Amino acid sequence: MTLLVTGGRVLRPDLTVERADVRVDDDGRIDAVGALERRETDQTLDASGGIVLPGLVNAHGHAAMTLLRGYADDKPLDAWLQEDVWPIEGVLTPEDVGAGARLAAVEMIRSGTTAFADMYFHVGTVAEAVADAGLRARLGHGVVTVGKDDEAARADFAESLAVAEEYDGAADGRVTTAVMPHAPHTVDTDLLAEFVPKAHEAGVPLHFHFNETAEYVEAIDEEAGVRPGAYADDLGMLADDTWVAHGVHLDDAEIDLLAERDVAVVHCPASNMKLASGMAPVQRLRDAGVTVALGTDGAASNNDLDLFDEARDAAMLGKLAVDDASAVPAEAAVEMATRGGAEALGLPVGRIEAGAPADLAVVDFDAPHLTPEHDPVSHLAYAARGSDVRHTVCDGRVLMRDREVLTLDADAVKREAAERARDAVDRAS
Ligand SMILES: N[C@@H](CCSC[C@H]1O[C@@H](n2cnc3c(=O)[nH]cnc32)[C@H](O)[C@@H]1O)C(=O)O
Ligand SMILES: [Zn+2]
Repeated sequence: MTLLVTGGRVLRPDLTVERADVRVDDDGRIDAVGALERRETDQTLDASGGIVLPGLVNAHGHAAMTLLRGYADDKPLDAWLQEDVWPIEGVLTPEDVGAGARLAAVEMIRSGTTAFADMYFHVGTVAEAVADAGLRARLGHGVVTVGKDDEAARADFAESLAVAEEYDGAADGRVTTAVMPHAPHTVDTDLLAEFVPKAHEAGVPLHFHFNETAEYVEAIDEEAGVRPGAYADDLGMLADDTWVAHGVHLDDAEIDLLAERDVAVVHCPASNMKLASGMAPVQRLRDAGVTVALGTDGAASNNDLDLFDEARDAAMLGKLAVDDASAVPAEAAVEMATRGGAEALGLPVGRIEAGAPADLAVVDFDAPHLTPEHDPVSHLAYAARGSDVRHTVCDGRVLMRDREVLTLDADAVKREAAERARDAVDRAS
């Protein structure tokens, strides 16, 4: 179906904003941007009073953790995972994970996110949710081998590779995959040595939590006597299609290494603040030439999936981290939420230009908190909210029109997720 997004202003790849229409071809790609002659299209979206952005990219998360939103707060990462999260995750069924992922999809569509990365389990039901929602995603099965016997550990890693091969190209190509060892220290070294080359052979990227807390760094120091950067590099984990989450506790050599290996870092400021993990060196990473993307992480450590929040948090925390108000300016935050995420995930999105897939969010600027408008990019980084998104388009298909999600029944999705979450809590206790 052809589509015309008309009457709005468009955020161009150079982050200027200009009055323009966006025409989308039958194949879901942007066909023209500018002052377009009227030509019949199957559908139109009214963007007047709004700004058309590339759909936002949530480059690290655990979608089904929407079920655990508010379940356990105010704890540091290790205690939170071991005492609360992992026990209840142990009782989640594929249907629970699917319901949580659909809730995440509704939340993301409503706040202008069109692509996301997901590390979880029962990935088949996550892929189904992505297919139904009309979103784009890079999915993977998270591998944790600590506390498992050899056979179970190996089976978990083998599953990650099998899942990556099985679902790559699902949802008409909108689903791509990755092999996702949870973190360098939660996966056995021998298994990393065995499976990382297999992932490379299969052409599947790697994604993992990296230097999220000081404890994560210490764990590798104790185990191997080196920094996690050197450890991961030795195992071949820092390939140019690898993207890592967090990168909070990085030394200079690790920052240089990430730049040299062309490994992207997903900054998750809300999760890092909530779990008191630390402040990532975002400005230094960007100065070193590292691609930085944004992620919400799971809804249980955020507690929402609104990337506008994340962009604002990234700009704010980036300044506080280096005691410099000019660090991580508005443009950087907007770029990380769009192009940075697309580059991290290796997706051909993140910019509005002819030939690119039509993944778009139309933000309504007619709101008191967006008035007056001195600088639209400032508003996008600092003042806009997910709820200002009026229309969302992915791969040329309208997923939300005038704040109504079209691909999923939002009320039914909420109801099912709430019921399943309550049930899971009962089973876990
Ligand atoms: N197959 C594994 C599951 C790994 S999925 C990825 C895991 O990352 C967990 N997780 C969520 N947020 C974070 C974080 O910030 N740091 C580390 N792990 C997290 C999440 O709860 C989930 O258990 C198993 O059998 O346990
Ligand atoms: Zn995470």
